[in-house]
Amino acid sequence: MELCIKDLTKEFKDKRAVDRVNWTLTPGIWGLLGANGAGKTTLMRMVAGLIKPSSGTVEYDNVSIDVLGGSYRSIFGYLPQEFGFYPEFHVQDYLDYMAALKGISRKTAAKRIEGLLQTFSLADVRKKKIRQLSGGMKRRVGIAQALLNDPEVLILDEPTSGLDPGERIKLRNLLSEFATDRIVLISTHIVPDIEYIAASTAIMKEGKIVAAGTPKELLKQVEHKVWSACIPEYDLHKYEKNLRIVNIRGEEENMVSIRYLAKRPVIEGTKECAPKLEDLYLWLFPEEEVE
Ligand SMILES: Nc1ncnc2c1ncn2[C@@H]1O[C@H](COP(=O)(O)OP(=O)(O)OP(=O)(O)O)[C@@H](O)[C@H]1O
Repeated sequence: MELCIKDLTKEFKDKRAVDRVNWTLTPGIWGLLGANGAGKTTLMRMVAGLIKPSSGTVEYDNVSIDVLGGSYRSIFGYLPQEFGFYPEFHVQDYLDYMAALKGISRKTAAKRIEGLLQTFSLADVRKKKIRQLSGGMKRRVGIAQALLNDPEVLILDEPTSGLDPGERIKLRNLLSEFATDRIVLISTHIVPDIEYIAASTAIMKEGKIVAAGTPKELLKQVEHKVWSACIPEYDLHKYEKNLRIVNIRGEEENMVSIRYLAKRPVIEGTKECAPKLEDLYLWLFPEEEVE
């Protein structure tokens, strides 16, 4: 089971949204991290076969997804970022309908839908109209529809947006279990969503994959660049102007402890910190707020 992205490029009129991306995915969870506009959705839509690349190919087990056509769609699950629901449908009717579109037999669909309603805590709202659901519930319905055909390849574009912290953790655990023998690709700009579950993560910037690897490999880039120091609160303003501060924590007696990124320590009494993925993210995207 191997999904191979080869030299994939997408050009819109005046914009190269994805720029010669090469990436090979095998069973497990893969993270795709990037700021808004980095090209994640465009890359995922090409991998899902929804838009044609300007050049390059996507191959599943050495066969182009264009050649695979319908048989690729039958082993594929996709949660788009902007999920177009049928707001007047009841949850269960919507899942029945999506199962029919995916060509799943009624008997298999009934069993799977029941399981998914339970897994995603949607059983109590099965008769509710989708428009009456909260954002988090809608997202869960979206994830459930992506799993209807028990896909070998699952692509989730920003799956946790709208989910509360409890739901995020539940989804993470579920995906970890699910991914043992399948390929799961998750795009997000929220680092903790993938930090602990993705075996490998690619970081995308301006259409290109600028870093990829296991968390350990990625973190090498910010080794000896993450520091913490305790400073008087009234100095914070001064440091905020010149330093990339990842985190600020109030301490006793008008002091604050800051975690900052720099090539070398610049504040007296600084201690070195073990880097985290969000440090790397801020290092690569200095203009981004870390959530
Ligand atoms: N259909 C389109 N026509 C023209 N430009 C587009 C189109 N789709 C995307 N783009 C541009 O391509 C770039 C990458 O967009 P994309 O949506 O893939 O980024 P992203 O990383 O998914 O960001 P976000 O998280 O904000 O969705 C952006 O500059 C975007 O404006």
